[in-house]
Amino acid sequence: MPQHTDAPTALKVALLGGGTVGSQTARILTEDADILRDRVGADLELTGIAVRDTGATRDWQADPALYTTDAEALVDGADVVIELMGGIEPARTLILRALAAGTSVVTGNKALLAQHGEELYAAAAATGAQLSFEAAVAGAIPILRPLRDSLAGDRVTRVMGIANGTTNYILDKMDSEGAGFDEALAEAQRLGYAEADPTADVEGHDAAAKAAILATLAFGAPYTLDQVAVSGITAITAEDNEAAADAGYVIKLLAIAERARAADGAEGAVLRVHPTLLPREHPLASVRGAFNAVFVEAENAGELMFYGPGAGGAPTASAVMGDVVSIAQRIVRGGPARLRTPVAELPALDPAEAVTSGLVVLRVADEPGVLRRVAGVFEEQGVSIETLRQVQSERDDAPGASLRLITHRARQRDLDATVEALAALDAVHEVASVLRVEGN
Ligand SMILES: NC(=O)C1=CN([C@@H]2O[C@H](COP(=O)(O)OP(=O)(O)OC[C@H]3O[C@@H](n4cnc5c(N)ncnc54)[C@H](OP(=O)(O)O)[C@@H]3O)[C@@H](O)[C@H]2O)C=CC1
Ligand SMILES: N[C@@H](CC=O)C(=O)O
Ligand code: NA
Repeated sequence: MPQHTDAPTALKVALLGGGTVGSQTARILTEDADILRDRVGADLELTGIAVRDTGATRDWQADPALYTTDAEALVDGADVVIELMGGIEPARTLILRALAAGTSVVTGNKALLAQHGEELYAAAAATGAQLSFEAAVAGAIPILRPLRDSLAGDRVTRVMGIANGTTNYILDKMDSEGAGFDEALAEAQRLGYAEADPTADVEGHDAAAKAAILATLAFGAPYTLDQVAVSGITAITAEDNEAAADAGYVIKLLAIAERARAADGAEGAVLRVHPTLLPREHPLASVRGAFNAVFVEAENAGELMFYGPGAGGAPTASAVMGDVVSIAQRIVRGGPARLRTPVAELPALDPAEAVTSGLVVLRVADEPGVLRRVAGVFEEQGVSIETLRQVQSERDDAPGASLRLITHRARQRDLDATVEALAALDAVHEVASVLRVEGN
């Protein structure tokens, strides 16, 4: 490997965080030191691991002398910083401290990137330091690099993925084994898939952060978490699963970023995360457990799918180490940091401009004329019905019937208006669910 004349023979690597992913990253840096030296052309020397509790038991135990609570001192002495603490602070301040000193940073912190990405990218650009974050989206799956580099000569139109391992694990356990929600979540936590606060997973915020990051790479503008419409999986009921299965679908939590046109013709990007009905034969429908998959549509490439482990210590540490090696190689060989190539900015559109089919489950009075009145509301709002199924209630406390309607594609705001008008009908006791359908 060609190296510049004053190439370093060792690089100091500071690790911030020694939890699920940090422990596995420390393990790879230690156990695979020889392989890494060959690939980089210099030693990667782990100088310390910043944690809160230096005496805690860890998934993989490094040399006890490496654990410290002084993260700032670690950052200041480093050639490369790896941030795997999670959360906004102190992670943000520590990363900014490193970047300001020209030190490159690798992070898996999607929550931070989706809220403060612009500030961090600007700080990196100001000193020429690198900020890499392949681990932040879809764990081990190489997806950010392909979007940024391999597809740089194409025009991405849509990115749609199962981007949260915890929720896919929970939905899969519920669908295939009839497991309870709490039981499945506890198992996902035990296996190291969930965030420190798993609300971020089950309420869809983790997937939303990933949607913003995916869109930033795919469309070139710095999208943020607040531009993503989010709903999680906590409201999914057994009847939703039954209605979906009955119609040939499976429910998955999808993160979607797509080029779209608003009703007034304006072009932009719509970003959304929600439980979605997918036809059972759709490639994303067969993604099981904590696996993730990202489906990319580009004008010339057509349809691409990236699949692999989306969460967990070792898989995520693999993505972290890919970024570390790439940065270290650049330091050793010399050469400029990679600049972000600006592309034409695509503004975020109101997510109500999204055009999709929907499943609407209504509890209705079982009496003549109900179907006509329900269908009339759909007609008034310009939303057409593709299929309709009536199921008699077996509950004494909720007599009547359920109507399960799947619509043709319609604008989200028209579907919302339809649901509002349906809820106001006397014959409709309850709008039990409204779920989006993709891939049909
Ligand atoms: N787990 C996964 O599958 C994936 C995680 N990620 C991301 O990677 C990051 C790390 O996740 P994960 O390893 O699961 O998280 P953990 O909660 O397991 O680990 C966090 C680590 O950071 C340390 N830490 C937290 N706050 C501080 C602080 N204020 N000062 C010093 N140390 C601190 C903790 O110390 P201590 O151990 O002493 O408490 C712990 O070692 C997050 O940003 C997460 O979103 C990304 C992809 C997948
Ligand atoms: N909690 C996240 C971890 C990986 O990003 C998930 O479940 O996907
Ligand atoms: Na990844």
